[in-house]
Amino acid sequence: MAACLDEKFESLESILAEHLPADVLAKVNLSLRGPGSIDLELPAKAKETAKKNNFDLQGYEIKVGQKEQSRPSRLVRIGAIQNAIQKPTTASVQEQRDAIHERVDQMLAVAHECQVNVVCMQEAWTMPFAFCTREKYPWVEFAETAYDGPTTKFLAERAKKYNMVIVNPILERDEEHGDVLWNTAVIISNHGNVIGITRKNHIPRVGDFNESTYYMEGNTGHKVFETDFGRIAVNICYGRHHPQNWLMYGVNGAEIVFNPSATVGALSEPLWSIEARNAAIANSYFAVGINRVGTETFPNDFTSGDGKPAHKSFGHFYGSSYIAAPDGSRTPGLSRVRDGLLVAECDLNLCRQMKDKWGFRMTQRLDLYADSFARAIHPDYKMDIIKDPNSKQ
Ligand SMILES: NC(=O)NCCC(=O)O
Repeated sequence: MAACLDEKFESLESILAEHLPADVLAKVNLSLRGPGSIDLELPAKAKETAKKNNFDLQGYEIKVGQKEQSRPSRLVRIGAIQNAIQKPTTASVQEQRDAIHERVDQMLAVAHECQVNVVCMQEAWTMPFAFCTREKYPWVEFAETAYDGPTTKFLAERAKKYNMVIVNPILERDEEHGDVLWNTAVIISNHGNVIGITRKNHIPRVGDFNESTYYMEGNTGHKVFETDFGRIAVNICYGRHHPQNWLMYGVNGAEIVFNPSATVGALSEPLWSIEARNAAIANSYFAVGINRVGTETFPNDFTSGDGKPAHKSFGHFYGSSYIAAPDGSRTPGLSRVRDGLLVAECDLNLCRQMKDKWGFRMTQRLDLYADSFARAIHPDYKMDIIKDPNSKQ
């Protein structure tokens, strides 16, 4: 039988570790992870809690290339949390959200024990990814106001207590502007205040991702937030397929770009390990891909106009959250099937060092692209192709 990306194996890394002899595994890992990513010892208590509560906990250190004379290291521990829904999708909105809060609270406490400074959850982390169904109720009832909704309040308390910046990707209800819905990340500082919000720029129209039924393309541009632990930005899910979207966060000075996502194996798993990593390299920043995990089943059948029989589930959300560095190093991925917390200690000085080494920022031609884009958006734009006069095409 052909292999299927909906299969529920733990991870690529666990398959390699199980089947390769140690010396071969070391070579393969070096090649897969790059030279900069090494294991980080995490506190025993944190490991015990993760085991007891059955979530994956992994720690890495992304070594700085160079000690600098004029700048001290800027070590920051980045955290990524992936979670499955905790209750059936038929439970009440309140019950479902409370159960997810409780679960993620366990992982936030462990993140604190692991000295995480800045952490991000997956896209729309407080709810099932019901945007496949095209039904409005009860799913829109998961939407919350960005600045003072229950989830922001819940996280602001933890952010202050743990001295941790928390990125909170939710379905947002903008009550001040006509009750409009958005797919939004709320940036909560380690002092417990909301620094600002940033919204999803690219809304998918692929497979069962019927998100355009619920919200429009974001109107917040490519904001970067200056925090006590570096300059951060958020490129929500489908934006990771758009190199220009990644580019603009870099142009605005981001040092860490989170990519909270919700995507399924059959659709995107071959793309996953490439996109955030490539963005980190091309834009000289750290990129953090965070994907939902588990299989979610909805009460009613839905279709997506693709000739497939009506069904009740998206398929398997494959987790595999990872962190990539500007030198191309990356951590292994978290589990494909379990909740998890990934911790990586990174030196933000690596961003400038990679700009100095490769000169991607110096050599990029924003002037050329700006000119070409300005022409390409006109309805009468003609593609810039010169044909071979002798070609029979
Ligand atoms: N949530 C979301 O935008 N998913 C779209 C599918 C993908 O980008 O892989």
